[in-house]
Amino acid sequence: MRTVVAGILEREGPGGVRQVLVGARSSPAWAAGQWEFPGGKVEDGETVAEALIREWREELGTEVEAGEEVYRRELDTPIGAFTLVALRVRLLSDEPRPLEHRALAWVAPADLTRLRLLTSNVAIAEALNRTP
Ligand SMILES: Nc1nc2c([nH]c(=O)n2[C@H]2C[C@H](O)[C@@H](COP(=O)(O)OP(=O)(O)OP(=O)(O)O)O2)c(=O)[nH]1
Repeated sequence: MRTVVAGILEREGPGGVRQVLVGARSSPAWAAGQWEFPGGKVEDGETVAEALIREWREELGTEVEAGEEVYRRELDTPIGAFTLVALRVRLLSDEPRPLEHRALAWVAPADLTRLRLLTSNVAIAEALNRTP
């Protein structure tokens, strides 16, 4: 696994509260039920933006535009070494639907760390909390 791209979609929720979209993984077993920023592995010949657009179409049934890079880290984890990149996402179509996730949720950045996030995503949540 070389690069994994994660998408950060924010909205103004009820009462003007800032919220970010997260999904609960349905697989593999070690990650099932853990929350992530939707995305996936970058395939050969793809840019991270192209991979993100493809993953959001496949997993959430949405058309999106990839925006600013908000996070990039080289990780060495029990499942292997990879680069995790998070890009902002702009929604061009309907609301995301959980085609592959167990569930989707809109959560205030300050509440993200109360969820059982993928370990690698805790640092992204912290980065979002530092961004106005
Ligand atoms: N989607 C996603 N995966 C993440 C994040 N953080 C993180 O460590 N990962 C890990 C979990 C997985 O081991 C890997 C991504 O794999 P995936 O299963 O989502 O990718 P994919 O859709 O391309 O899956 P596949 O074709 O291999 O089935 O990266 C994240 O924020 N989003």
